[in-house]
Amino acid sequence: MAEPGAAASAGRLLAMGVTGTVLALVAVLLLRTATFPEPDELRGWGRTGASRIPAQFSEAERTAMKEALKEAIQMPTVSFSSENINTTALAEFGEHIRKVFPFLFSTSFIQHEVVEQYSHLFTIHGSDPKLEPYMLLAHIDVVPAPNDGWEVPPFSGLERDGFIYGRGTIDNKNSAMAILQAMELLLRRNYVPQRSFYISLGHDEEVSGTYGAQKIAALLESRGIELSFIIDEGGYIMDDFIPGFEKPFAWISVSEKGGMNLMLQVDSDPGHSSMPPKETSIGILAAAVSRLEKTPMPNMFGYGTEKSILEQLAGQFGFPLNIILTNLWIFGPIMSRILEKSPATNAMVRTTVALTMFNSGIKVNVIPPTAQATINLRIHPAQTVPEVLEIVRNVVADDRVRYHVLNAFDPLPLSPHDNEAFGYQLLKRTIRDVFPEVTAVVPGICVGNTDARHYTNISKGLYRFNPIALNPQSFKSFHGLNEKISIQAYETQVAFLFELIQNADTEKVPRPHSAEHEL
Ligand SMILES: CCCCCCCC/C=C\CCCCCCCC(=O)N[C@@H](CCCCN)C(=O)O
Ligand SMILES: [Zn+2]
Ligand SMILES: [Zn+2]
Repeated sequence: MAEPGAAASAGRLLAMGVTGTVLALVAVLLLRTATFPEPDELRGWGRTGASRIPAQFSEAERTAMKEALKEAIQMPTVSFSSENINTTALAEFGEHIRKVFPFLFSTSFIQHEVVEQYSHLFTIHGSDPKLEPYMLLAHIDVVPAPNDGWEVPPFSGLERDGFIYGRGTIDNKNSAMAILQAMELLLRRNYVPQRSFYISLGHDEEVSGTYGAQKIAALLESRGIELSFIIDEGGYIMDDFIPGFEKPFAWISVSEKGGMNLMLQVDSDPGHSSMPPKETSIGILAAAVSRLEKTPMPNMFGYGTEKSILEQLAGQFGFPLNIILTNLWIFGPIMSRILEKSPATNAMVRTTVALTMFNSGIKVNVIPPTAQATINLRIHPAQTVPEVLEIVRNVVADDRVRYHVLNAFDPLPLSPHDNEAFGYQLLKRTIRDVFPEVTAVVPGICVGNTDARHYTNISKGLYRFNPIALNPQSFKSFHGLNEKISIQAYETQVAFLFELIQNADTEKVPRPHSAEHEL
């Protein structure tokens, strides 16, 4: 994952670096500065009036939801590799959800299926068959977490200072449990949805989702199911990311980068180290990967959603940044250079190349016969696998290097995020209801990969948004140390889903009623 702390330095650069260049142009530009009010098109959504169930939970319910999450965290559902997953813990998780969500498992209009032994698919049949169904998606497996460096054991689910600690608290058992929890609470209040939906919980997302999400998607496709939209992890409420930008903003990822694992190999004659040749396989390969590291892929600013993100954040900044960001037609080139200064924002504007493995050598006094390096590329939405491979070959420019594509896939298409895009507008509306402090909602790109990518055959509206606020520090705990969620944030996540499910009970995206609630 990109280093989000570095986004802060990009923000500082943003704040300081371009001011001088800009001042001369400001007077002219003031005349044509656009404003970017966020229109509120969504009034009147979902259930209203008497049928609306308020997201208010009793003390006993709040305690139960917290304890249910803690227990889920205590199950080490670790995916080490596709061949090595903790099946005991995954089975235990299945038992756990049956125990804590009894309504979900005993309601006549809900069907539960176990897929490939450990993934779960719930079909919630709505009362109105005219409404196209949607899906809430999460995964129940986690990456490994050795005890070293953790303040509390990673699978303890310990509560401390208002936080629940443990692997999976933000990636992604929080979502799996919150989705089920919200539905359980709605059922306890006699809720019957109008729009059908699916809840899909994959058990191997951290190792590609081959047996979880991929199998579930194939199953639904074989049944002829098409989905209006899908909501997965991979976007967040971004808090404290940009200096000068005081309020949190919501980042809904409408695409995710493609990927390629590429192995480079150089073979050479082995021999005695006392009579070395001028170049060895190690030296040739090291030079090749060094060239790759020193030659960034082209900056694609303006060809993804980067421009639109900045334009939508523009109104939140003071002078002169608001002027710069609303006039990217002229400041675009400067902005694109600024964005590439930090790892997080650099990952937004280009295909990234990470050298992740290097293997060679068999003995200290043997010239090695072969050297191998594996590079992990994350492909910008405006590029493709063959284009990127071609660039790699041209940069390496050495016929002695051979290439093995271990696996590769193109970036995901941009999901619709205009005023007519039901899923996007549903998220936007619910964000405004539940997070009134959020001042802007932007269509971002997920720099990592999610299970959502396996569902392209059954939906065009893939959105990645997890309704929790993350700051640069908490971003570091993804796959890292001391992953935790505040109890308040988890309750808010449940409330968000409780609202979103009800908000989805409407036929179409309503047109604006008024300018009320403009941000
Ligand atoms: C101006 C602010 C800039 C902030 C930029 C932050 C960008 C945030 C975008 C997305 C967050 C990414 C985190 C989401 C989930 C990543 C999930 C993940 O780790 N997936 C793995 C899948 C591995 C599958 C096996 N090959 C991965 O991508 O490696
Ligand atoms: Zn995840
Ligand atoms: Zn993860």
